[in-house]
Amino acid sequence: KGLRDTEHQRASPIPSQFSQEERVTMKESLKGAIQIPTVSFNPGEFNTTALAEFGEYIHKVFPTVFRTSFIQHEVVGEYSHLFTVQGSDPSLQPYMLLAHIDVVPAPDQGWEVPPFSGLERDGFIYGRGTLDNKNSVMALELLLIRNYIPRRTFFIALGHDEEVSGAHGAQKISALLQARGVQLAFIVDEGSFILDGFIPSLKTPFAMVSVSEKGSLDLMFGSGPLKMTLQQLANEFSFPANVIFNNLWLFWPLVSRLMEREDITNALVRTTTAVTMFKAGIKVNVIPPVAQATVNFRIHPAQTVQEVLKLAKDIVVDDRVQFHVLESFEPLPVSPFDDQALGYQLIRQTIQSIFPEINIVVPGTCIAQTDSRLYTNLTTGIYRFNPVYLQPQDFRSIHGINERISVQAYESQVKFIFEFIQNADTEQRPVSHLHEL
Ligand SMILES: CCCCCCCC/C=C\CCCCCCCC(=O)N[C@@H](CC(N)=O)C(=O)O
Ligand SMILES: [Zn+2]
Ligand SMILES: [Zn+2]
Repeated sequence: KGLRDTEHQRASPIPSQFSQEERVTMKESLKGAIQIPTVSFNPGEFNTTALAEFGEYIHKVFPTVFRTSFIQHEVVGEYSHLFTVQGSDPSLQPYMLLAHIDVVPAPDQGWEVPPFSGLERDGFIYGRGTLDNKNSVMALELLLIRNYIPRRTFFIALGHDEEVSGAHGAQKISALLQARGVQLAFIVDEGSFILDGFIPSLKTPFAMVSVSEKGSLDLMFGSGPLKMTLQQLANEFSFPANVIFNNLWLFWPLVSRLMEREDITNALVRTTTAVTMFKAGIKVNVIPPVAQATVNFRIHPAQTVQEVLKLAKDIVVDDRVQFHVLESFEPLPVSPFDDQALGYQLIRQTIQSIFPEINIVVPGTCIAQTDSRLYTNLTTGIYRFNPVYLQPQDFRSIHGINERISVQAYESQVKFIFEFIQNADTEQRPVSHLHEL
């Protein structure tokens, strides 16, 4: 499986090796980015001062990008950024790398170091955004310093309101590109990782590339992409789990029940319901005349927004309760992940090169929402993957406390993007199966 190298690639790959000075620069750039508190609070409510500062900051840390003639930079929706890196071969369909510059709020309580300090401790850079998602855009500058001219055009879109819907950033970028007639070969965004320790009986880390994403507005067993994930993992388990995962037609109810036991895997088998905000009462001795609860549902790919809404109403059955849908989004379609799927195969190929110890790459479902959902008008190939090892405790730090990334993981991520961009210069010629003539 994989992609065939082209002459171009074999002739001039730029090795993903960096000097000590470059490594320090990339590390300091991330720390600086963490120190700018680009917090999104609610849809339309952001720290605009910080977002503007971030716009200036990228000029400072990406000097080569901003003076390169074949790169166009545009500010979209006031604070989002779109880079167009013009390739030399117009016959190759462009692709897009996505990331976001905004972060969720981080009150100081519980943090070992202040969340916007970007402090380095014991080989880790701490701070809000170190995993979600300011860790994703250093490689381009380094490639350009080495005089790299890509063959395949690509876009880099940095949204400024991903954490609160993407309506002002990603959605506008998506509309702008559509108006320009752009169609993309694929998109790579955040949304999954190299997972280590998420399945108790599976000791080997594996890369999960999410090919779909849950909707938002929860319940029910269903199959959807999770079955493919487990089928592809089946032979990594020892007896009897391997037999169970190889025969999901029979053992699915059992597997579902087992997955329900952990909150993270539970999120994969059902629509989840979380009461995230509650407001009632004004004084201890006054009965509240009104109470308001905001419930965040994450919809399993086997359900729809309407089904979940009906279910919630059927459970409440109380005329005094009014329902207001603040925002809703259907689960995303499954992107192709076969041998012909360029984006998926490029991710596989680059994982094999940067993480040779990882032997398993499986398609999965993203349990969170990403900006990539706003780009279905431009491509059917949407892949969510951060080339970073993630353990359950790291998972809890995303939108939680003590979010951090090891310096080594960050360097590997930069290398991944550096190689990925070069690998993407291949033509779309997946290697044939051996049995094909
Ligand atoms: C059988 C395999 C077990 C796999 C376990 C799943 C482990 C999940 C791993 C990673 C998921 C982390 C996703 C991070 C992306 C974060 C994106 C985000 O913050 N989205 C926000 C945006 C928003 N406000 O809509 C969200 O709340 O979803
Ligand atoms: Zn994110
Ligand atoms: Zn987030």
